[in-house]
Amino acid sequence: MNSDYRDKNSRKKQSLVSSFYFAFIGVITALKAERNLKIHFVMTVLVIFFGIIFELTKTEWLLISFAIAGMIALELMNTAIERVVDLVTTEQHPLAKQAKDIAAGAVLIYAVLTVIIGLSIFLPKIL
Ligand SMILES: Nc1ncnc2c1ncn2[C@@H]1O[C@H](COP(=O)(O)OP(=O)(O)OP(=O)(O)O)[C@@H](O)[C@H]1O
Repeated sequence: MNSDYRDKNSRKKQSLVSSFYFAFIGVITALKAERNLKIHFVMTVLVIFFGIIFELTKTEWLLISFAIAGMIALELMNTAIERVVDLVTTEQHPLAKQAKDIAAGAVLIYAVLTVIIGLSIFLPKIL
């Protein structure tokens, strides 16, 4: 009974480690394949660099973190949706188009927010 519990517990721990590993592999896979994600990562490095130069406050760093992490996470979800759609059909289908366009729309909306956040933080400091 006790060893059953230990086995189950160690399997759970192992699967938690595997989950993190597979999630990390997912990020790397998408990064290699998706040009947009590469752009986001380059932008992230630039924003962090200028954030250090302009000595952002804690609140500004938090806002920037939300913008960056949200953008990358959403782009990853968009990529996942594109993959699933392509897996379901390679034929042209109106629902496939809708799924891809709606997912891209979600990215677009968040991108507008990140531009607003970026401008409202950096513009006053540049000017
Ligand atoms: N199976 C399909 N049926 C109908 N329309 C599709 C299908 N696949 C893609 N499309 C349309 O073609 C456009 C381009 O599709 P694609 O798979 O190249 O994705 P994308 O939007 O260019 O994404 P990314 O540039 O991030 O890879 C989509 O936005 C969608 O409108």
